[in-house]
Amino acid sequence: MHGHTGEGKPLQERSPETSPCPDDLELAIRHLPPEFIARLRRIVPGAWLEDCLMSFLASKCVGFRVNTLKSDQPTLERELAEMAVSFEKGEWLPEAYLAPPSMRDVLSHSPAFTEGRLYIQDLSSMLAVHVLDPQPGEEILDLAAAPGGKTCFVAARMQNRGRIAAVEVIRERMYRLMANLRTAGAQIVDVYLTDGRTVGNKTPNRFDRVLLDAPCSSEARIHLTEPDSYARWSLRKIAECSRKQRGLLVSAVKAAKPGGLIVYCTCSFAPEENEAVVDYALKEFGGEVEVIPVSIPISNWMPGLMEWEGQKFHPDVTKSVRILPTSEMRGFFLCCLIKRRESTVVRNRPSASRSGKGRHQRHAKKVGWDDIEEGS
Ligand SMILES: C[S@@+](CC[C@H](N)C(=O)[O-])C[C@H]1O[C@@H](n2cnc3c(N)ncnc32)[C@H](O)[C@@H]1O
Repeated sequence: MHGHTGEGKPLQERSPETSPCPDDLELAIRHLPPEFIARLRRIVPGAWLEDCLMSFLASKCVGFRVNTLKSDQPTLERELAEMAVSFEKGEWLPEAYLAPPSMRDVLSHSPAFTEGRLYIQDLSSMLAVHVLDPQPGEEILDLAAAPGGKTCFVAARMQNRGRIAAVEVIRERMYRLMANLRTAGAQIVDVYLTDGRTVGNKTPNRFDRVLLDAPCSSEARIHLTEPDSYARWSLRKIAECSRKQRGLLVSAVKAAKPGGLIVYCTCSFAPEENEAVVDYALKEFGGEVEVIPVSIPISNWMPGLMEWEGQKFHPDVTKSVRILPTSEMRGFFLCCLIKRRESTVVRNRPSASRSGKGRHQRHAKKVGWDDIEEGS
């Protein structure tokens, strides 16, 4: 894949097998917003900085997983062999595979992909569901769901037993989510077109687990061959995302039942979107919610930051995990919280017309949040 820099210079992707050379790093540094680079130098430990900068230039391996609702490992592996796809099995996740970057097109045009037996997904995203650890029979809330990669994985881990409420605020993205759920054979998902920030008050203390894969500035998706991925980067955008993420995390905590888990994650490096959001929730809810340590079966991670720009975070925030980007995984932030007590929620039920009450779809069965509150 080739792209162009702002200076009209063609950029060449580096293969992940090639170690970074000073010119590559210089290129990344020169073309990305200086403030972004300066912040990264303060966030990412020195030993990882080169790998991190290279991740903006190198072509990534293709992460994918077998969809166990439609296939199994031996069957998919036979299919891959027939397509002459070279791959490695994920060491720590039974469903996961990695293929060289050159296999991306073959995989994304394969019948295994279009028919839903194989889902292309970054290993970091799979890790979020692995940490959520959904169980068959449970009730799970996915508060920012489209296009549904994680929802589909959650349904597969639940063996299509139980229920998932998947929330998305943008209509077009909701349609994409629904199409992906159909292709994946995920049959236990109710889809809601609504603002996730309203869900906690509508269905408090209800869900066994809540996944909040928050909308973010997507810094870890920045790539020099795709100038659009960084053209709109700004501190203002980060601040906007942070505000929205706080509202969503408060809603997620309210919606979890006592003893329930909440996984908060983003693909941003910005502390304002990560540690500061978790810190806000911990302070907002007092002892009602705690961060629990997660065991991460990889070596490319560091604990959450203790402070940022003079703001000291709640000590629990360091139990969060920052996944550092490699040629195999995208950078990611993950935090697992447990809710200790019921949330006391002041219920104000705005009228349907004002609240933009969630549209809901599942096999044409119409159910609203009110029905859910009554336990349908
Ligand atoms: C990071 S993406 C989620 C990716 C998804 N979890 C997956 O694995 O495929 C965040 C999603 O949240 C949606 N979103 C943004 N604001 C929202 C809100 N207030 N309530 C619910 N969803 C929202 C975005 O439209 C976007 O689809």
